[in-house]
Amino acid sequence: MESVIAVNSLVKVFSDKTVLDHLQFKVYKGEIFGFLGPSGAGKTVTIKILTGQLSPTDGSAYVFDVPSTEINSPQYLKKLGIMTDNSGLYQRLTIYDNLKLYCELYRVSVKRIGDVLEMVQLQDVQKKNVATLSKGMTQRVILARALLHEPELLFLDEPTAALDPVNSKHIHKGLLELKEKGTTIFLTTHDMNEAESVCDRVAFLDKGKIQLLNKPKRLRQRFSDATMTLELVDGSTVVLENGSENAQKVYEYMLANQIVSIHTNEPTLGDIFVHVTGRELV
Ligand SMILES: Nc1ncnc2c1ncn2[C@@H]1O[C@H](COP(=O)(O)OP(=O)(O)OP(=O)(O)O)[C@@H](O)[C@H]1O
Repeated sequence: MESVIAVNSLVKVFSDKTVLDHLQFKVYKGEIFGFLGPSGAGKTVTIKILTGQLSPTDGSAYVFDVPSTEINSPQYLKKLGIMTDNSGLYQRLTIYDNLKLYCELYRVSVKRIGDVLEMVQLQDVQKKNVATLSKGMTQRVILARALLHEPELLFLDEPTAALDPVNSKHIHKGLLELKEKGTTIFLTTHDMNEAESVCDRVAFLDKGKIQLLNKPKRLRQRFSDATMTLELVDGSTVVLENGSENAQKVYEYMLANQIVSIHTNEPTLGDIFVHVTGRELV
C-alpha cells in the first residue's frame, strides 16, 4: 500500500515538556485516518509538524515522500488542504469573496465555490460577512476553503467540534465522498461516534505515544468480552457467553418467542480508550 504520510520516531519537546515521544505510524493513500486523544495530547502539534509549520525535535515525518520541513513550499502546498482553528479568513468580506480570493491564490475556477458551499450547506448565506457568522458556520467556511483546490491530502483538526448533529452528519457524508474520489484524510477528533462512522483506522494518542492503532471494528472485537445480551419480552435481560455451549439456550428462548433483541457486547471506542489509557477522552 502506498503511504502518503510516514512518521518515524518523531519527538517534539517544548522547553522541557515532551509532547510527542517517538511517534511511529503511516497513513495510506485514500484512507480516513483518525487521530484521537484527550485535550493537550499533541494532535494539533502533530498536524503542525506534518504541514511544515513546526519542526520535529527528533525523528522524521515524510509527506508525499518529502520531509515535512520542506512541505511548506508552494509546489507541495497545492496538494494539501489544511483546516485548523487558525482561520485566516477576512472578517469584513463575505463568505463568497473569501473563497474567491483562495480560488485566485490556487488558480482554481470560481465554479468550485458552489460545489464546496453545497458540501458545507452554506449556499444560502454566501453573501454574509464572515464577521457575522456563528462559530459553527465559520468552521464550515474554513472547511470549504480547505476543499477548494481538491487537495490530495486533507488535514482536518476537529472539523465538526462546533457543529450540530445534522451539520456534522452532512460533513461526514462529504468526507466519505472525498474518500471515494481518492482523497486521503487525516482527522483529529474527540468524537468517538465520528471516528467510528468515518475512519478506516484510528490511532489513540496519549502520554506522547500511540497507544493503539487499528480499524475501529478490529479494536472493538479485540476488546470485546465475548458475551451477548438477550432482551426478553418480560423486560428482563440475559447475558450469555458467545460460545456454542449457549446455542441451545438461545434456541429455546427463540422457540418460546421470548426474544425482543440480541446484541453482542462490543465496547465503544470510548470504552476502549478509557480501558487503555485510564482516562476519558475529553
Ligand atoms: N508552540 C508551543 N509552545 C509550547 N507548548 C506548546 C506549543 N504548542 C503546543 N504546546 C503544548 O503541547 C501540548 C499539546 O498541544 P496540542 O495543541 O497539540 O494538543 P491537542 O491534542 O491538539 O489538544 P486539543 O484537543 O485540546 O486541541 C499542550 O500541552 C500545549 O500546551
